[in-house]
Amino acid sequence: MIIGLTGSIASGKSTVSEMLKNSGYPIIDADLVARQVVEPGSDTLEQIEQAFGPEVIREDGTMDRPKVGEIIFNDPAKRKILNDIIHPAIRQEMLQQRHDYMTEGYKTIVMDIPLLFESRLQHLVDKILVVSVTEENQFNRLVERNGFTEKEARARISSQLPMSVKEDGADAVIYNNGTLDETKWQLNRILDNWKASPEKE
Ligand SMILES: CC(C)(COP(=O)(O)OP(=O)(O)OC[C@H]1O[C@@H](n2cnc3c(N)ncnc32)[C@H](O)[C@@H]1O)[C@@H](O)C(=O)NCCC(=O)NCCS
Ligand SMILES: Nc1ncnc2c1ncn2[C@@H]1O[C@H](COP(=O)(O)OP(=O)(O)OP(=O)(O)O)[C@@H](O)[C@H]1O
Repeated sequence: MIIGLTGSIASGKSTVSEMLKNSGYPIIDADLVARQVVEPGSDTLEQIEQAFGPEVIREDGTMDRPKVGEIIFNDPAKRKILNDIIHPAIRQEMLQQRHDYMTEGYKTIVMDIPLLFESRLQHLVDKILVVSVTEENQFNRLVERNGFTEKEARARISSQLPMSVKEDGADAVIYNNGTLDETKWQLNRILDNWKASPEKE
């Protein structure tokens, strides 16, 4: 079974993904893959430099992530340009990892994909698990974790589909507003319902 783990920015996907990893599930992390495909010297980074200019590349050849974030979270047209360059590379690498884990015989594989709904990737997974939070918790946790201003946080939140749309498209929802123990309890109940197991065939 392929579980698609998603939610909105700062809703707690990485927190839940860490719990799944600690239980032994193999995790494919789209945010991590997004970093790998823009390594210095990659075709993808070259295309990003051509589209956004040399100012988005640091002296050491890496992508200036805060600068790219500043550009794309404040301009939907620029965001689309970046997405059109980077998403095919992310998707290809995620599919490769999924294939490798399946070949290794894992019964359940978790794909942590923040933009599962926005990028219409529902078909890649068998079950969709959405990590949800209230707008207030989401905003406060995002500001606290990243040190963003209110404007920076709002720009990122409004770059994604509303939480309610994701909940509507979910097979199960974790409400991550309480303690981590409460979140873990909800997760385990859902995994039991789905008869998911981290074991190999
Ligand atoms: C814009 C970038 C450089 C900002 O980097 P930064 O280190 O500040 O953030 P990070 O990569 O950790 O992303 C944090 C969160 O932002 C949200 N986010 C990232 N990219 C996007 C996007 N294109 N549209 C909407 N939300 C996004 C996701 O919820 C993600 O979990 C980076 O997010 C990026 O390369 N984005 C494009 C790739 C992408 O779409 N990644 C999302 C997973 S497929
Ligand atoms: N139940 C909780 N109680 C308090 N803080 C929490 C809880 N769950 C997560 N957090 C904190 O909220 C922040 C966001 O969580 P996390 O990084 O897991 O979100 P995310 O959905 O992976 O975010 P992103 O989309 O940006 O990658 C983190 O600083 C995390 O430690």
